[in-house]
Amino acid sequence: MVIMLIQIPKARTSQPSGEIRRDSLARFFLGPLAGVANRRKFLTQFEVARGRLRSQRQAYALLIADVDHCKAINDSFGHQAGNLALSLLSNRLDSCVRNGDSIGRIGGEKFAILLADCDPKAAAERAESIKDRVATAPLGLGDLQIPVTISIGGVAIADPRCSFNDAYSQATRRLYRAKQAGRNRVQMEDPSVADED
Ligand SMILES: Nc1nc2c(ncn2[C@@H]2O[C@H](COP(=O)(O)OP(=O)(O)OP(=O)(O)O)[C@@H](O)[C@H]2O)c(=O)[nH]1
Repeated sequence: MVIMLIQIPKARTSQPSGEIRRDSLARFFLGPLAGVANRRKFLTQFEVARGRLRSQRQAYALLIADVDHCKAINDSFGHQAGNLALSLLSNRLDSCVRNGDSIGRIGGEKFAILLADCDPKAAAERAESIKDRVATAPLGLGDLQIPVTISIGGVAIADPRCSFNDAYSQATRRLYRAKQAGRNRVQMEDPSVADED
């Protein structure tokens, strides 16, 4: 993504100048996130991958990534800075995926990631790597450094009968287990019967 320099208006209130700068940047960034599909476009991309699985037997994976403690980020840095952090996070996610993969924003602080042409083992490794790369360094927002981690629930898809809704609900269930297990984690499987005892 190209970040353009923008003219920041002079302060007319007693608001600290750093805050004004962040507000202006937030207005600049708000709206759809660069390189990130909305829900409808992401669904279309999911159906394309599903078609490839049917015709070419290319397995793929759906990951649902959710920012950990997003409320605490907003509370500590302000909602506008939270918006900017989500923009920067989408850039970082974008840098973690390959050509042919897709990223969609499916909720305020929730992203869907489609890993194309990917078997279950590779999907789990790539999900771990995405989670680790997000946590590697804080997101830099001018003078602010915002540490962000994500939790991921994912499903490797090798059966074309698996619809988006099926995959989404399975991935979301796993996401909540990743949250319960402490966050900054990936969950790509359901617990075995033995684990539940
Ligand atoms: N700044 C900003 N915050 C958002 C946006 N969308 C959702 N949020 C915030 O994300 C938070 C989601 O809250 P919760 O679902 O309780 O979870 P959380 O604080 O992220 O904690 P977890 O349990 O780790 O998910 C709320 O405080 C929302 O205000 C957004 O577009 N911008």
